[in-house]
Amino acid sequence: MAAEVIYGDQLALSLREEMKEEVTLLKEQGIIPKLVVVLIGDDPASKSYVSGKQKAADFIGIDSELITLDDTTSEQALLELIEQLNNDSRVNGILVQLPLPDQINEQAIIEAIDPEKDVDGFHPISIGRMLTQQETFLPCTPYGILTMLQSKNIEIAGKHAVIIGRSNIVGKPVGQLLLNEHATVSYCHSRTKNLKEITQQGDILIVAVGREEMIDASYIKPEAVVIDVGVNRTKEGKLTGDVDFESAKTVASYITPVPKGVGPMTITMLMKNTIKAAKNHNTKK
Ligand SMILES: Nc1nc2c(c(=O)[nH]1)N[C@@H](CN(C=O)c1ccc(C(=O)N[C@@H](CCC(=O)O)C(=O)O)cc1)CN2
Repeated sequence: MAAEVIYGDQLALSLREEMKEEVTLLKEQGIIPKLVVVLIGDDPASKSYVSGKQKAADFIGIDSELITLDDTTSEQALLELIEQLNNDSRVNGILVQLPLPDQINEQAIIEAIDPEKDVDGFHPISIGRMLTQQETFLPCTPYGILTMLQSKNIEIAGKHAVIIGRSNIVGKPVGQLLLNEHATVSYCHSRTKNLKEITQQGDILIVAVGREEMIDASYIKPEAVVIDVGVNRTKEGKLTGDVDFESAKTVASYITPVPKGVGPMTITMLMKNTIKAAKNHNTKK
């Protein structure tokens, strides 16, 4: 039987509708969540993601501001801007769109953001809190994946989750989140030997490598849940994931598509984190 498709865009819409109602109530109490997005340079993909974030914020009623800087911006100038946003009590969430130009050290920027405003969940304090299972901002893509699995009541405890990819923003944290849910986790990457042997053992297979349709049915355990985090543009301009969807869906039990899979959930969880930051700020006042 063909896999059931988990449509992230549909789940994202229903969560955004719930958040819209929540924000209406917060506004009645004088709480107006505000997100500032900083975009450096004019990379078309980053521009499109940032515009998606703004549209989602508008829909929910979150106040959002976009600050665009040119791609010659120095690290010092960006650090000064972050300092200013950290000190602005009207700003609840700060997001610097990645990747950054070469002259800027990404980690230095992430660490400069006030952890209370770290709605991306990338700050070492947020990561450490996630690791030790304390209340924190979860990184948006892993948080979105977890929410998608939970939306279908997919069992995680005791399952073998295989992650292909070890980036700081997806691979590593999604494995940690699944470990927190009592999965047994294996990480695979470019130096992994016998990749197929390992992926074929995954009850949950998460693919975040950035290689067009690299994973077909032969890598997948029958009835596995397959989550595709890749967003690749083919030479013909078509958007594809890291998974060969048509092949994989013949063996998987559940599968996410690209587009309309994990991507819209990344943006939705950012909105959730921004609302949480606003609520935290107002309870601490
Ligand atoms: N500061 C951050 N930078 C980046 C993050 C992040 O979480 N924080 N993640 C990615 C990009 N990203 C969000 O910023 C993102 C990627 C993809 C999508 C998405 O909706 N994809 C659509 C297809 C979009 C298209 O047409 O190109 C889909 O899959 O349906 C949203 C957000 C790197 N940078």
